[in-house]
Amino acid sequence: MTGPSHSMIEFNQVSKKYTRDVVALRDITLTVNKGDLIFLAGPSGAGKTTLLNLIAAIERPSSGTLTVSGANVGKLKSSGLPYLRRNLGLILQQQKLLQDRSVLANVMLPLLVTGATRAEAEKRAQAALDKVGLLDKAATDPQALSGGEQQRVSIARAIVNRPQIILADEPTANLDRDNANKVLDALRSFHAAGVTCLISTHDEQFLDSANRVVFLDQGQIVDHWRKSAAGGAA
Ligand SMILES: Nc1ncnc2c1ncn2[C@@H]1O[C@H](COP(=O)(O)OP(=O)(O)OP(=O)(O)O)[C@@H](O)[C@H]1O
Repeated sequence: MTGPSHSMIEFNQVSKKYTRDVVALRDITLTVNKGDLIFLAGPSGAGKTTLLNLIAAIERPSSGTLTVSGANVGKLKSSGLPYLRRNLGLILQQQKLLQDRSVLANVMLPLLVTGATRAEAEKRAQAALDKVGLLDKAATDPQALSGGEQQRVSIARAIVNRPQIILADEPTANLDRDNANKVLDALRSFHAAGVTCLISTHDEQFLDSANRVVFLDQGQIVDHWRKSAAGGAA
């Protein structure tokens, strides 16, 4: 029912139609294993955001089966959503930072909503900010940070609950090369620590360093390659 135990995410002939005419994904079959670092590439409108939103159950499949950590996402009731999302670190376009709260408060939030004490949340949020190199900005308001720094705060917020899977949608969009590299380095360090990562990107430079790239076009997987680099999937 849940496939091999090392598979974290399984798409089996998944399609997503927004309307009769808009088919964002068509017959996607894809297995993501524990520890994979996958880049999703493809032109604008190819379906990258939709694919990530399906995994997070922000959108539901129109047909086919999608399982995430053993749960059938298409059949998940809303009461099952918090459990699914607890295992996911989301760096998605709709997850903006709250501008009226400090950087530290933004990163503490996922912990407070899952029942951590303030003291515990503060300690772990500080550790997460330290990992992305922004502990010195903890008391700052997000709007006083650069785009790259804000994106790294989003990463800290996404990983503070120690998720097994990180989903990042264009995390380096609108960043200069230097900031984009910092964001990618932060994501790679979580991958190195064993977290499964799916990252959508337009940035071809990052594809060179990926161990697995899935190319989407018009809602379909048109190419898929993996390198057998050290630590990479076979
Ligand atoms: N909520 C929605 N309602 C209707 N159509 C949508 C919706 N979201 C996306 N689409 C359509 O589905 C298709 C795939 O969009 P999606 O955002 O997944 O592509 P993408 O590869 O992420 O593109 P980009 O790189 O521009 O973000 C597009 O044709 C888009 O217009």
